[in-house]
Amino acid sequence: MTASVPVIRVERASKAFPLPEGGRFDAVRDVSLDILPGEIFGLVGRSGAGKSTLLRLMNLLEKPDSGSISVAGQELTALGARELREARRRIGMIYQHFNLLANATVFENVAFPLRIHGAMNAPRLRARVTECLELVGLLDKAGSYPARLSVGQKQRVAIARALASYPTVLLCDEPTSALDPDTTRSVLDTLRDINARLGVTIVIVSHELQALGSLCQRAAVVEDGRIAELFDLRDHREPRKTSLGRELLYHATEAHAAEAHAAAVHAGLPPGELHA
Ligand SMILES: Nc1ncnc2c1ncn2[C@@H]1O[C@H](COP(=O)(O)OP(=O)(O)OP(=O)(O)O)[C@@H](O)[C@H]1O
Repeated sequence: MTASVPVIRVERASKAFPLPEGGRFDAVRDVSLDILPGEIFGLVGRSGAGKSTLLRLMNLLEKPDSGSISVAGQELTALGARELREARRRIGMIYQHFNLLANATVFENVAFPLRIHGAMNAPRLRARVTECLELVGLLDKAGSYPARLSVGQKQRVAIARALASYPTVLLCDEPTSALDPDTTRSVLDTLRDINARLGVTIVIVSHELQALGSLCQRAAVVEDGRIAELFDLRDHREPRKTSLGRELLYHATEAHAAEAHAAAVHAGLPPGELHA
């Protein structure tokens, strides 16, 4: 797949929910969006703007009322139930509250999606679970139960579980909202590391603009179910249209300056030299 072919394509997708008192609420309105292979893409917006619904359209956890969704060249909206189950194995997802099985060990939580699918024999399954736990730095916790883990460790188990089926794409719905700032940083470092090492495309919904500023290459601001603007976080020339866009750009600029400073220090150069 070349860099210009999107790994996720959302085309003119809309999603409305019925309101209890009658009528409907348009959560996503005629959105078209391309996510490129290997990128980390952020979705930001005020509460209720439609970010999570848009994210859940990408693996058809929410079915669009109109429009189409394609992932890795396969139009999910055209698939039957069995084909969709198969296609979803390539789309990992993590959530704010981890959704781990409380009565299963860390190893069994990560093994769970592989066992459901039943495509791996026992030695391969063991090797894959071990590999995923190593990736998130939790191999020593394989025999522990979730109740014994810190919240950051729980989210890393969820990441390992999402990676078990070799996904092309990882969808992250507010993955750090339940975490303190230090743990947030370490979970985001894990996501960054996975993206760099495995090339997994990441789409992340978050309210934490500072974290997204350093993590994402591109981001979209969602307002009233529409994309109000979409931009590259390294492009500082275009003025941003929305206040969230300006705030995100501010954090991205700060993060990039800090990265350049750290690189200069690491290289033994006077800070600023790398800007030249
Ligand atoms: N299953 C559902 N049934 C009815 N309404 C829903 C459902 N899911 C979402 N909504 C409504 O759709 C709107 C958009 O919700 P969504 O969760 O996508 O927003 P969000 O931008 O992710 O918000 P937040 O940041 O608060 O999570 C909200 O008004 C929400 O109440």
